[in-house]
Amino acid sequence: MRASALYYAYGHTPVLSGIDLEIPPGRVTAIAGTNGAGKTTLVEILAGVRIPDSGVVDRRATVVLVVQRPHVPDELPLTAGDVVALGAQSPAARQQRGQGRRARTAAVAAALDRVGASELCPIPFADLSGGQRQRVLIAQGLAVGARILLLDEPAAGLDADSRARTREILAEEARRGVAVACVTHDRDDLESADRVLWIEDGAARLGVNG
Ligand SMILES: Nc1ncnc2c1ncn2[C@@H]1O[C@H](COP(=O)(O)OP(=O)(O)OP(=O)(O)O)[C@@H](O)[C@H]1O
Repeated sequence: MRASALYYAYGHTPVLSGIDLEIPPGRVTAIAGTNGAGKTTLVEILAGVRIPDSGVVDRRATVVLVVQRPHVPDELPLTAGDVVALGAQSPAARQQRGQGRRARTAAVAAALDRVGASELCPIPFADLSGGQRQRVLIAQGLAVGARILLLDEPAAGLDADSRARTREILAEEARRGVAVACVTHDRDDLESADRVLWIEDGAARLGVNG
């Protein structure tokens, strides 16, 4: 995916001031920068859930954005498995795997297994810890099977083993040809990424390993 000349302001406060970037397939791109630099705003624009003031995003493929663990009302009766099934029911997933219930159930089980969360499947999402929710949301993103996978600090709140597993999963996705971009502050994530895109003063520049 490519984006060019992206501008975005909250009210009169500019956040992105002419961003040009590429998120290439087959690579893990880490998106880094100080707190408030505009990383979340940028990935929301790349995913199409926020509209830039000006500029162009060229996606040409299905996109999924894994957000940071959302609050789910306790009265919403969704299990972890249901949350992942929302990803497995997306049009992109159905196109790849067919419409059948069996294929969907298998996709949910496989995605939960990849993040080491199979045992969480029947548990209400609202009852999960922050880190458990985050793993389920990563599984939901994987179940979509999108060709562009964007993640906003997926490792926030995860223990060391889960962070390492998340890094492995992103590398696996890139090896399958997926374009992966991951907002992160984690030093190990930055070192293991194929490329690092630094967001600073409203602009993006490639880091040394990119
Ligand atoms: N809804 C909003 N209304 C007004 N200002 C906002 C809003 N969301 C974000 N901002 C401001 O825009 C700037 C960029 O925010 P953003 O969340 O994109 O940064 P970030 O790089 O993801 O930060 P962090 O590393 O802390 O998550 C910040 O100065 C923030 O205060």
